[in-house]
Amino acid sequence: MSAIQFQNVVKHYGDFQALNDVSFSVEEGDFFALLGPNGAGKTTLISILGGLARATSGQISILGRDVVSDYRNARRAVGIVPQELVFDPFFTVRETLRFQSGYFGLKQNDAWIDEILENLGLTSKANSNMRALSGGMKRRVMVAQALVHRPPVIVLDEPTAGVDVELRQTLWAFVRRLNEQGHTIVLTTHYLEEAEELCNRIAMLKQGRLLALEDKAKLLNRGKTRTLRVRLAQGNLPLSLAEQVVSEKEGLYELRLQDVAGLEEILEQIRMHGATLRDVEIAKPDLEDIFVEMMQGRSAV
Ligand SMILES: Nc1ncnc2c1ncn2[C@@H]1O[C@H](COP(=O)(O)OP(=O)(O)OP(=O)(O)O)[C@@H](O)[C@H]1O
Repeated sequence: MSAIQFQNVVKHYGDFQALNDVSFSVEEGDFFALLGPNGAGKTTLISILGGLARATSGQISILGRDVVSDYRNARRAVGIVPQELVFDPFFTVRETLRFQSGYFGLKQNDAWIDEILENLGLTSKANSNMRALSGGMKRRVMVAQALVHRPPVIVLDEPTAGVDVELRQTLWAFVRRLNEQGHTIVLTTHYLEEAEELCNRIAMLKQGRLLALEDKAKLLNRGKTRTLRVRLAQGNLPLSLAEQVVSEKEGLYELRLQDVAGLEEILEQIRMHGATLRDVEIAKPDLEDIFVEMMQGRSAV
């Protein structure tokens, strides 16, 4: 059984189609990245998953429980960390988490609440009012809130947008541990290096359509672009290569190649221009390069 199954999900807002026949599944134990530019439909998909919005058509199930017809059980199986900070300013952190536990019918949940607080670096703030917390601290509480009922599936919608390095590291260490313990993690982020480091599977959405769904390793191997780093022993690069140069720092040029086949031509142009090479390095694309390729429709994926 899949952790999450999206089947032919369509969402219209009036005349606007935010999701266009989206089908894919997230398997149990996955650390899954849902990527896409602003407006691609990621939050819409997560809202439907969490029961905050209704799909125009199609089905979504969480561990086999339909999010509409079996809403209560589906809701129990998932913890969603929303993009926005939603909280009652008059509750303390602990009260917020106890209240959320009550929502799931959990009365004696303090041991687990303490563990979550500890893992998110919130122990010293347990008795502070929500309104007295910094933005980053409030975000930690959003994460804690999503975890009170120990959901097997955890969805984080841009959890690290605008948070400092320390929280990022604390959060990822904790989420990684949860994943190792068997929790399925779905993450949306605009920090592609995070997705590249953490996730094993990646889906890319653009304008409501699924563009790619792939194991990370396979996706990284499919990208065609290459980065060429060149240091010259003498002379300089010909002007004809100016368009391909993405940066130059202390004599180290970085050139973007659409395809590895263009390499010989570039080296030939350098030679014809009378320059000689001191060093050359060619690097495979990272997730960000692949993302750009996909979004520009240049990839063969
Ligand atoms: N309630 C709504 N009414 C009308 N249009 C909406 C509504 N919610 C979202 N949209 C539109 O649907 C599209 C998808 O939005 P969504 O928030 O799902 O994108 P996203 O991929 O999460 O983007 P971001 O990376 O910016 O968070 C956007 O064009 C957005 O303007």
